[in-house]
Amino acid sequence: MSGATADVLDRLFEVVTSRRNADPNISHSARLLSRGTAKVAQKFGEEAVECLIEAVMGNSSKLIGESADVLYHLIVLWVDAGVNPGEVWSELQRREGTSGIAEKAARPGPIANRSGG
Ligand SMILES: N=c1c2ncn([C@@H]3O[C@H](COP(=O)(O)OP(=O)(O)OP(=O)(O)O)[C@@H](O)[C@H]3O)c2ncn1[C@@H]1O[C@H](COP(=O)(O)O)[C@@H](O)[C@H]1O
Repeated sequence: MSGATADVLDRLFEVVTSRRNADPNISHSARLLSRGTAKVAQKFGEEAVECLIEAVMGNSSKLIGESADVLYHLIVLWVDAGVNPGEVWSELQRREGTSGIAEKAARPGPIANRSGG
C-alpha cells in the first residue's frame, strides 16, 4: 500500500471517529453508528456484495466506486469495533514477503491420533 493510500484512509478514520457523537441528521457516519454493530456490519456486507458483483460483471469503472464504498464502510466497522487502522497496517506489514501458499503450508496440521491409544 502506498503512503498516499494509507494517509487517505487514516484521515477518513479520524473523520468517522469524530462523528461518533455527531448529529445523525447531519452525518451519515453518526447515523450508521447510532444504529448499532449489526447494522454497521450489514451495511459493510451489502457494499462488499455490490463490489463483487461489479467485479464479476467486468465493470471496472463501477468497481472503483463500489470499492470506495467498501473501504468507507469498513472504516465505520473499525470505529464501531474500536480497531485502529494502524493495527491493520501493522498486520499487513508483518505479512509482507510471506507467500500465501507458504503461510498455508506452514499451518499446523490435524492431530493424527487424539486418543493417544
Ligand atoms: N466516504 C464516504 C461515503 N461513502 C458512501 N457514503 C454514504 O453511504 C450511504 C450509503 O447509502 P445507502 O442507501 O446504501 O445506505 P443507507 O442510506 O444507510 O440506507 P439503508 O440501507 O439504511 O436503507 C450514502 O448516504 C453515501 O453517501 C459515505 N459517506 C461519507 N463518506 C466519508 O465520510 C466523511 C464523513 O461523512 P459524514 O459522516 O456524513 O459527515 C465524508 O466527508 C466522506 O469523506
